[in-house]
Amino acid sequence: MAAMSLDLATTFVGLARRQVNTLRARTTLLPLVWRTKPLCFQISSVDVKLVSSFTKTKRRVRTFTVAAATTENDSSDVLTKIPPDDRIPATIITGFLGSGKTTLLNHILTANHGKRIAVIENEFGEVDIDGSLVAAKTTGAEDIIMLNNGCLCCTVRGDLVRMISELVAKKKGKFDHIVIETTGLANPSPIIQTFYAEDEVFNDVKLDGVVTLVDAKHAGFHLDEVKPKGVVNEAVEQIAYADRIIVNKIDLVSEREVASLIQQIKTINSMAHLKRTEFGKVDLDYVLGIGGFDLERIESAVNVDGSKEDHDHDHDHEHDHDHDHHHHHGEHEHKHDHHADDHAHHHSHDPGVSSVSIVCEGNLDLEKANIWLGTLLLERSDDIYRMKGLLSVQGMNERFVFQGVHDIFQGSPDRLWAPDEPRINKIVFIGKNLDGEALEKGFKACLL
Ligand SMILES: Nc1nc2c(ncn2[C@@H]2O[C@H](COP(=O)(O)OP(=O)(O)OP(=O)(O)O)[C@@H](O)[C@H]2O)c(=O)[nH]1
Repeated sequence: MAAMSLDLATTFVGLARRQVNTLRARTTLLPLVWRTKPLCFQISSVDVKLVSSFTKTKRRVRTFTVAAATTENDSSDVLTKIPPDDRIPATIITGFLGSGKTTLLNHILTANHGKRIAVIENEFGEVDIDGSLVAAKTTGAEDIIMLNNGCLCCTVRGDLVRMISELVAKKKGKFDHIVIETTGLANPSPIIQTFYAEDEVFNDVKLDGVVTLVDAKHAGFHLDEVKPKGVVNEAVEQIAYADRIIVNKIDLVSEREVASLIQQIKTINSMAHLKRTEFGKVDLDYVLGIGGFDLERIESAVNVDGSKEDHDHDHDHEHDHDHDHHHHHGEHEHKHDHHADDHAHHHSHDPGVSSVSIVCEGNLDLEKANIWLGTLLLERSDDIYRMKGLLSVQGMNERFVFQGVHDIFQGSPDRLWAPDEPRINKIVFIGKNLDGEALEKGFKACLL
C-alpha cells in the first residue's frame, strides 16, 4: 500500500456546453473532481460509468472522478469500488471509400488468432455480404450482422445499440471481440460516443480502438478537399480519431508519395500508431486488443519522443521513413511542421484539424490545473476530438493519467513516480482550430 495519505484539494468546475451536432442538443454541468486516495489504485473506465449514469438525469450532471479501490471512509461522491473490466472489446474499422476496410476485415477473419469475432458491417443499401466478406463462410465468424439502412454515424446509431445489446444477450461467451466496419463516409465521433453514452452498450462492451485505413493513392486528394463551411471532411475526421492508422495500397504509389502522405497524416494525428501496408496485411495484435481508450496505456500515446510508425520486420525500406517530426516541450503545434520536403502539404489539408503536444517538466497546482482543463472542456469540447495526458500533480505520489473524447473524460492516478524519475507532464490534443501556443501557455500557468 502506498504510504502517502493525501486527500488533495477537490475542485468543482461547472461546465455547460452544447452537445456535439449528431447527438441530442443538451446542456451539461460537469463537475470535475480529482482526488487521490491512500490505497492502491485501480485504473478503470468505471468513472465513465458514473458519467453515463448521470446522463440519464434531466439536468445532465457528469462527475469526472479519480476512481480508487479503497474501503476508507469517504463521504464524497467519488466512486471507490472498481469491478474488474471484463467487458467485451470492440474495434471500429473506418476509412474512406475504397481504402481497404473490407480487405482488412477479411484478413482479420482469416488470420489464425484464435479469437471468435462478431462482425457488424455498415453498408449503404443492398449488399452481397458473402461477396464482400469472402472470409465469412470459411472462418465461421461468430456472427455477421449487416446495418444497411443508413450510416452508423447518422441514422442507425440506435440500431447499433440494439444490435450490440442483442449480440450480448444472445451470444455472450460465444465470441471474444466485436469488429464494426463503418461506411466510408462515417464520422467516427458519434460511434465512439455510443460506447460511453449508452448504458446498454457500456455495461458489457468496451471500446478497444479505432483503426483507420488510408488509401495511399487517393487519400491526399480527399484530405485536401475543401468542404463548404460547417461540413466535415470525413477523411480528416477518420484520421483524427484513430488509434491505429494503416496506410494501405502502398503498391500503387512511390515511396516519396507515401512519405509525404504520412507526414500529412501526422500533422492531423500525432497520437496514433501508423503502419504502411498492402491489402491490409498487418499483424492482428496491431488492430485487436490495443486498448486505445485504456488509461493504463496512455503512456505510449503521449510519448512523443520516438516514432509512432511501426515497422514489420519483413518490411524493410531503404529510404528515410519520415518519422515523427514533433516539436517537443510544447513549443509548437504540429500543424506547422517545418520539414523541408513536405512543407507544402501542411498548409493544404483542412487547416483546422491538428495535433498539439505539450511536454513539460514540473509539478502542477491541482486547483489551477483543474480549472484550466475544466474551462477548456467547457469552452472547447466540441473542438477537442481526443486528448490524452500524463500529469505530475504537486503532493501526489502517483502519475495522473487521463484521456478524453470531446466532453467524455476519464482520469485516474497511475503508478507511483519513481524516486529519481523526472516529473514530466505530457499531453496530446487532437482537434479543430487548436492554438498550440495558447494551450501551452495555459498549461504552464498551472505549474508551480
Ligand atoms: N492495389 C491494391 N488494391 C487494394 C489494396 N487493398 C485493397 N485493395 C482493393 O481495393 C478495392 C477496395 O477495397 P475494399 O476492402 O473493398 O475497400 P473498402 O474500404 O471496404 O471499400 P468501401 O466499403 O466501398 O468503402 C478492392 O478491389 C480491393 O481488392 C492494396 O493494398 N492494393
